[in-house]
Amino acid sequence: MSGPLTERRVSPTPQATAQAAAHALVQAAREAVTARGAFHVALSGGSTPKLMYAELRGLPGVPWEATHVYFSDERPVGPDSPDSNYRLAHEELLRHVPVPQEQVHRMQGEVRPLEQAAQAYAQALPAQLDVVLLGMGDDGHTASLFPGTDALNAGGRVAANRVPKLDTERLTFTFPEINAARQRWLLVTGAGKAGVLAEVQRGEGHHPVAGVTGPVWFLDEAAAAQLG
Ligand SMILES: O=C(O)[C@H](O)[C@@H](O)[C@H](O)[C@H](O)COP(=O)(O)O
Repeated sequence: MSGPLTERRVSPTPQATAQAAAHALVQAAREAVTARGAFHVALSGGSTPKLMYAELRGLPGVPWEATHVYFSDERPVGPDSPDSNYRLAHEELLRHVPVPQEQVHRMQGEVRPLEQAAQAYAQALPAQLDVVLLGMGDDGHTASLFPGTDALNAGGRVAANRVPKLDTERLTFTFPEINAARQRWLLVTGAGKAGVLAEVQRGEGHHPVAGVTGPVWFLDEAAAAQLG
């Protein structure tokens, strides 16, 4: 059977969800390096990935020297800001593991206009990413593709996206970029996300996350509670 949320791995707790995703990432990295000599992964921000980064840094067997790290979205700030997705990944994961610094590609959220950073980042991306890690907000956004925003329809690989309800601008992968990756993984936990997930499964609403094609969903039981 195919359709929304068919490929899902449900774990009892957010911690167990993070562990499941971290173990899957080790396997995906090893497979990519065996097949193609390198692993290209895009990280994201949010609380769910944060738990996963803490798991991943303790796992053996990751081919870090052949791993290239990118980001699926970024806030309009520099790398030292507490709001920076790069900073989160650096603090929780990257500074603890032997990934060569020149293989870590952050989005330059401090550049103005932000469109310039989007264009520069598009140039830095590899031909194809192996895995794009994503979260989902309780409004159904993913990466920084928020409901009703222009970037939902953007072509190209990376967009600067005005988000009126947050009165801010974000850098984000476009749907064409997300959907061109070999795999898309959505990490979603907590009861607060259960209603939106059930709507996505039923094809209801206009949730941006529904634009991600063929994702693997890593869920906890609370988030999966209303799924059929
Ligand atoms: O920069 C960001 O905020 C993220 O990339 C964003 O898309 C996030 O993944 C979701 O908002 C879910 O976040 P939580 O996991 O914290 O709920």
